Parts: sequence; C-alpha cells; structure tokens
Amino acid sequence: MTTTSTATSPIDAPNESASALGDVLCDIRDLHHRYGDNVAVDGIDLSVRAGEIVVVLGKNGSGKTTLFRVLSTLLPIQRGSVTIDGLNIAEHVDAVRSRIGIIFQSPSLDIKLTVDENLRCQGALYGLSGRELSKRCDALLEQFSLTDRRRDLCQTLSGGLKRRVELAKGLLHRPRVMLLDEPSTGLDPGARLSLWDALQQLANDGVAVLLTTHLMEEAAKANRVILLDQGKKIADDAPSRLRADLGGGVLTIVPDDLADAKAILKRELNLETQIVGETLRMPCDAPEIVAKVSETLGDAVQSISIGRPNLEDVFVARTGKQFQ
Ligand SMILES: Nc1ncnc2c1ncn2[C@@H]1O[C@H](COP(=O)(O)OP(=O)(O)OP(=O)(O)O)[C@@H](O)[C@H]1O
Repeated sequence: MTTTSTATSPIDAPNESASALGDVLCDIRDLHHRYGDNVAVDGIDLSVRAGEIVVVLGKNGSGKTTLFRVLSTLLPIQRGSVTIDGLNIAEHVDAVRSRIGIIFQSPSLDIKLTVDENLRCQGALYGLSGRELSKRCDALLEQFSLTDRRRDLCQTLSGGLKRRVELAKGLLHRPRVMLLDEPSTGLDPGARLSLWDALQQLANDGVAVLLTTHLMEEAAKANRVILLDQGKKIADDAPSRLRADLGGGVLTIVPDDLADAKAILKRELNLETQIVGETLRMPCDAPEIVAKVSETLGDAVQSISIGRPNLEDVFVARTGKQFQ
C-alpha cells in the first residue's frame, strides 16, 4: 500500500490566457433542442474565439452530439441562436458550411480509396479543383506528416493515421471553426498526443476549435472546459480555474472493496467519501488524515493520497453525480 500527501498536478493547460485569442467565431445563445419530450440541449450559451480550444465534457446522453449536430447545421435550430463567423446559421446554411470543418465520432474516410483520393474527393465537394486543390492537398499532407502515405489505401492505415487524414480532410477548405465530436475515440495514447499537437497547431493558426471528449486528462489541456449535465451547461472556465475553485486538496483512496471501505470510513472516522471510478474521494486539506485512514483500513487498501482536485472532482462537486 502506498500513501502520499504531496500535491500532484495533472497535465497543465498549454495556454489559458485569453489575451492571445481573437474574435468570437462561434457564438451560441440560449440554445435549446428537444426530441419529442426529451430535452437534449437546455439553454446553452457559449462562445469560442479564434485561437481557442474549447472542450465540451459530459456523460453519455448529456447533449454533446446534439449540440454538435445543431452547430454543423445537420439539425435545425428549434430555439435560440448560433452564429459562425458572424453568420446566423439558420439563415446562411451554405456560407456557414463553408466556414466549418467537422469530424464526427464515426469515421468518414472511404477506406477503399487512397489518402490522396480521399482528400481530392472532399476538395471537389467544396468546389476546389486543379492546381489550387493539389497545392492544398500537398500542404495538408505535409502538415500532418502524411506525405509518404498519400498513395496508400486508407484501410492500411492505423487508427491514429486515419484520424490525421480526417483532420486534413476537415481542413481542406480552410474552415474558421473546427468541430470535433470525440476525435480521440479509438486512438492509443501516442496518437492522442499527436492529435492534440495538430489541434494546438490549428488554434495557433487562428482556428476556433470546439471538441467533445470523455477523457478528463484531455480536457485538462484545453483553454476552456464546458461541463454539460442533462443538456445544461454547469461550468465554463479554464481547467485550472475550475480545479482551483474547489480549493484545497482531494483525498483519494484505492481500497480493495469500495463499498466496504466507504462504510468503514463513515462509521469509524465519520468521513463522507464518494465513489469515483475505482476510488473513494473527498475534499481534504489535512495530511494527517492519511495516517488515520491507513490505520483504519489496514491491509484492505492499496493506496491513499492527497492531491489537487481534477476535473472529475469538479463534475462530482457541481452535480453530486459520478462522471462515469
Ligand atoms: N435522434 C434522437 N431521437 C431521440 N432522442 C435522441 C436522439 N438523439 C439523442 N437523443 C437523446 O438526447 C439526449 C442527448 O443525446 P446526445 O447523443 O446528444 O448526448 P451525448 O452527450 O452526445 O451522448 P454520448 O456521449 O453517448 O454520445 C439523450 O437523452 C439521447 O437519448
């Protein structure tokens, strides 16, 4: 069993400063969407600026995909408004589509075509042709380190490489706003890192990037995190500020049996812990509690630590529910 009382820092956000950011490119006001009686998006306000990476984080069914489908003009606006690059998406569908790049959860590549052919088909859909299209394909293949794979069939690529081709496809027409629904799905940690390098590069080039993820450590890299719960926005801030708002530290216990340990800690030490994944967690600023918990649980615990709150703690604190 390991016990620690030092504060640990999750991945720090690369850039949480608003000063480097540009104009608002995506502006959502009081957006609602329902399927029959089922309210999927419930009065969301949200803006994303040029150069900003904003992550929408929420449990299954919290409304992330519905939000993305409205933003990408695939679902109509029922109530509220959205502007993309200053254009109301209900009134300027074609112009808006030319300004957004979209990557959905389900892969969109034609795996029987080569990397090059996939890009060229996409370019043709957006009215690009001839030298302009060739130059654009060359530049994106270079940007995503795909030049040496351009003649390979997509079915021969790894999941990470396929995602890079999808990103290149989504960027062919130089969108000002990039929408990505769970872009890390199916990627190994190395491929995720290179995806994030690519997103950071996009943001550096002045694109507004809005994506969903269910991975907390990934959300911690964004400039801003939006927490959704049952279609409502329950938090919107830089990840470090969201964590700091909780104040102090968090006690994390990894016991052999979650329910047993929770009951023992309540009975013996009057501690109110919450089950989060495979751990028991609770706000805690008193390092001496580590020794007490260790003594109380004895051999029935694998590790006890006090660290800084993470985004999962923020979600639990704001909703009273577990994230997963
Ligand atoms: N086409 C549909 N018809 C009816 N209800 C739907 C439809 N699509 C989604 N819903 C419901 O709307 C709510 C939000 O779903 P949505 O898919 O937007 O959430 P999500 O956060 O993207 O979930 P996940 O993480 O599982 O993809 C859920 O209650 C879902 O069951």
